[in-house]
Amino acid sequence: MTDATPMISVQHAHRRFGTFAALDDVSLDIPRGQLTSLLGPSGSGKSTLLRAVAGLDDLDDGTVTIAGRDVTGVSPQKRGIGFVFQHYAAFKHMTVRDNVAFGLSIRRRPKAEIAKKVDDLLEIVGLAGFQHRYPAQLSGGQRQRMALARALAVDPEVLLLDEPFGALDAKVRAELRLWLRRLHQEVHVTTVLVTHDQEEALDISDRIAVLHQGRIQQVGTPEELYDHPASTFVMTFLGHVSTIAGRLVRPHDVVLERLPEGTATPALPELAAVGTVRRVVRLGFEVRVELVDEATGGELVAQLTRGEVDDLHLLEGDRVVARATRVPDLPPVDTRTATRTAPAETTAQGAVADPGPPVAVGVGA
Ligand SMILES: Nc1ncnc2c1ncn2[C@@H]1O[C@H](COP(=O)(O)OP(=O)(O)OP(=O)(O)O)[C@@H](O)[C@H]1O
Repeated sequence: MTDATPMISVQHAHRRFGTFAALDDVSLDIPRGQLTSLLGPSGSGKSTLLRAVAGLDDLDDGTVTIAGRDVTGVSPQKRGIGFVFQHYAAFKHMTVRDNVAFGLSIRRRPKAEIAKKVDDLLEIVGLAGFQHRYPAQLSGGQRQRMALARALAVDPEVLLLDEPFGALDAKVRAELRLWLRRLHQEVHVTTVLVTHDQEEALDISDRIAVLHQGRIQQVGTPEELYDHPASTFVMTFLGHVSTIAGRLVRPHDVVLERLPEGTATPALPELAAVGTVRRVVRLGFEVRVELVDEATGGELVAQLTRGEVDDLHLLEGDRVVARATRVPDLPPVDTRTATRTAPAETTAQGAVADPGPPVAVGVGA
């Protein structure tokens, strides 16, 4: 196997539950040493795909290769993987130390080797002082870090994480996300993370595979997906979007210019609309300005800095010209209807993707 060989390769994976296709011809290569996220809405097939890689679930059709070895049909224990789920089932009667050592103990590794390895891992996951505690004496975040240490103990070639921080509150999630990124830089094990949280995926991943209705929609770096979404679905799933002059635009790619009171509607440049301020929401450094598009009655959102909003003296009821400074190259949106279904589009992988969900256009979402 060369360095260019993908660490994990899934080819033409199909998985049906009754007549429902949870995976519909999914092919995905995951490079060695990287952190790849499987991102998609609930029910899109992320966990089914991860479970197929882990060997916890069989495919109806297709193959899974890990480190150049076809492991389709091979048991999870023989795949060289470690995994962590949202609700980690720790051994309640064992200390943190014994939980982390478990995989090594059953492999009958020498005691000194186990002790050293566990010490190192507890240090890495920041639980060095907690080794004699029992799982019930840990916080949710600490328990998930213990789970990661336990999964890493046996030197897996691949680490599979299914919403590992899903049950934790937003602040702890954000901390653990940062921590996982740093851990990955240190340990460099090929990692696949299932998440439905676009912010988490954009923040933490080297690459993201976006899934929808059992199919891969696009695969790329966070920048590639954000700057060049392959479809309306990918663009809308990665963050809030509005429509200006029939084009989808992100809130921070909208600039506002105030129209003095009593001004007639001006001739508009390309990619611009006249809007009335409905609400100004201060979110710390950033300010979200919610507008109503005068022509369509639809909602338009601009994200500005506090300074920009103060300079504009924007108040509810003010009229502004909203101009898009940047629009991804997507098919134009039909503004004659309030909602539409995105047409079938070609994904980055060249396959024809299924239609996206109905996309709200010009309605207060
Ligand atoms: N054992 C099963 N029996 C029947 N249907 C299943 C089974 N497992 C999964 N499904 C269905 O397959 C689809 C994909 O499920 P999957 O768990 O992969 O989605 P997901 O993207 O991980 O969603 P979530 O983020 O909600 O966990 C869902 O519609 C789910 O209901």
